[in-house]
Amino acid sequence: MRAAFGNTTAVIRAAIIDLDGTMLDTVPDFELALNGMRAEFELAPITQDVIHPMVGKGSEKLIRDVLALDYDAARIDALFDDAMAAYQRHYLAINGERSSLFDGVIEGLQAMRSLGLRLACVTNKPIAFTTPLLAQKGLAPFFELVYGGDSLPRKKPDPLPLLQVCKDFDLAPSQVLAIGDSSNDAEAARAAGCFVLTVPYGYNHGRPVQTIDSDGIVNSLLDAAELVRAHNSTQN
Ligand SMILES: O=C(O)COP(=O)(O)O
Ligand SMILES: [Mg+2]
Repeated sequence: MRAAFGNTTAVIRAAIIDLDGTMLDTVPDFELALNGMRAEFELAPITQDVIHPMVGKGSEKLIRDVLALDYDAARIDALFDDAMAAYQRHYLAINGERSSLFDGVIEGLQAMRSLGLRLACVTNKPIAFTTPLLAQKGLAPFFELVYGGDSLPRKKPDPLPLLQVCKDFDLAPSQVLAIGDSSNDAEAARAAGCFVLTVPYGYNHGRPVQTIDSDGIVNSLLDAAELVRAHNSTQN
């Protein structure tokens, strides 16, 4: 495995972990909720293949992209509020029913905690979906901090949520590692000055994971924890 943290002498003290496509495979939940919304507008159901590249930029963009499969811009503007309300109602009703943990997530989080890392979850998913989902999947106890896509004035790829976590933890960005599945996470991390590792099994807007500018690709959160352990052990 390549040296993910370059020549830095900083010890990694915290990790900021993405949710959809990194910890949970949520596309089956998106499928149920989006098709529930579409049915109310008498639109045909869409498949997971269509939804997959649309996930990761937050609900507003998702709903616009899904409506754009059938409608022009003016019609989307006219329907947007009702479509969003329907989508949120459907999502909250099924939240977590079909989504599952990726391999190595719980083990990786446990390993990071035993290394003494402080953990934050930063997702573009609305916080009203995120909080119950983390609890339902047994993830909530690992995280000191959770920011959803609507918790702060700007979401990823803006660095604001990551910088906020650094501030909350009183750490320099160079002491903090972000882990995500998409260019959105990597751009936010680069702009914040945090290290970033990418998992290859997530969504990345339909583009190959190798196109992401990150500090390395790891097969699981457990592998990410191992890289941090190896790096930190050389700094003490
Ligand atoms: O866009 C979303 O709803 C969530 O995406 P994220 O958890 O990968 O940030
Ligand atoms: Mg993601």
